[in-house]
Amino acid sequence: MHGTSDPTHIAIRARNVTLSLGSRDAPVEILKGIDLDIERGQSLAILGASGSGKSSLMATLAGLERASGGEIRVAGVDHGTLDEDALARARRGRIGIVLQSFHLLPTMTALENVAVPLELAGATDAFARAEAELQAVGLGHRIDHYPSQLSGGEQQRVAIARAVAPGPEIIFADEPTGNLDASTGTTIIELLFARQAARGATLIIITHDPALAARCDRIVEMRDGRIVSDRRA
Ligand SMILES: Nc1ncnc2c1ncn2[C@@H]1O[C@H](COP(=O)(O)OP(=O)(O)OP(=O)(O)O)[C@@H](O)[C@H]1O
Repeated sequence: MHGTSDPTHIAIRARNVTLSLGSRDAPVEILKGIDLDIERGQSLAILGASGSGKSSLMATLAGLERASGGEIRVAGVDHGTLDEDALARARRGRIGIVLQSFHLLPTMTALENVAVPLELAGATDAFARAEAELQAVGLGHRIDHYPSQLSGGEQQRVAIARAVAPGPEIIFADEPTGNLDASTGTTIIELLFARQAARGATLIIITHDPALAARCDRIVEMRDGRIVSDRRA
């Protein structure tokens, strides 16, 4: 086992991270000093009431939103020192994101939805890798279907394949089962954990579901922009 004090085994380190949004005249303080170390390979659930700041924390840790204060290091790289292009490059291929409403491109087939981002990231074997990834999520027989021809659960499988295909070190999932019925949701969660394990990735899941949180190694609870509890599941 590696101690949490060894920085090479920390996927994400946040120190006193704050986030203010809104206008300059009327700023809204959304994150109010977040300290968090997430170990590589760990699965972490973020729980909390609506509006507590879960999605904002995810966006900030993922580098989609820039922190207003404090420090975020992802795999040892200080996000604060990167300009927008460097931040986008740091994200690409290293961070995979799965969202509640899938966000697939409607004019592309399942295969293209997974392959095109790989191609843009410079992969020469994008379509072969995308097909293998779709097979791994049980969609080998649906690769030429468009999102509108797929069920919600199938669309989320495509979204997982897309997030995992580049081999990211960190996978974020924001309410990945929020738009699915309970039994489809359970299948999707098992799939997400299986793909995480196959990749050895760190997995951070935002959820309202205590049963899903209990599947994770660790549960962090947010209230009003702060972490109010942090425990092993
Ligand atoms: N661009 C913005 N400008 C001002 N306030 C914002 C902005 N984006 C989010 N907020 C506010 O920040 C707070 C936290 O929002 P966030 O979406 O992070 O919460 P959440 O815990 O993910 O909620 P939910 O579970 O409903 O998705 C909310 O009060 C929200 O209204």
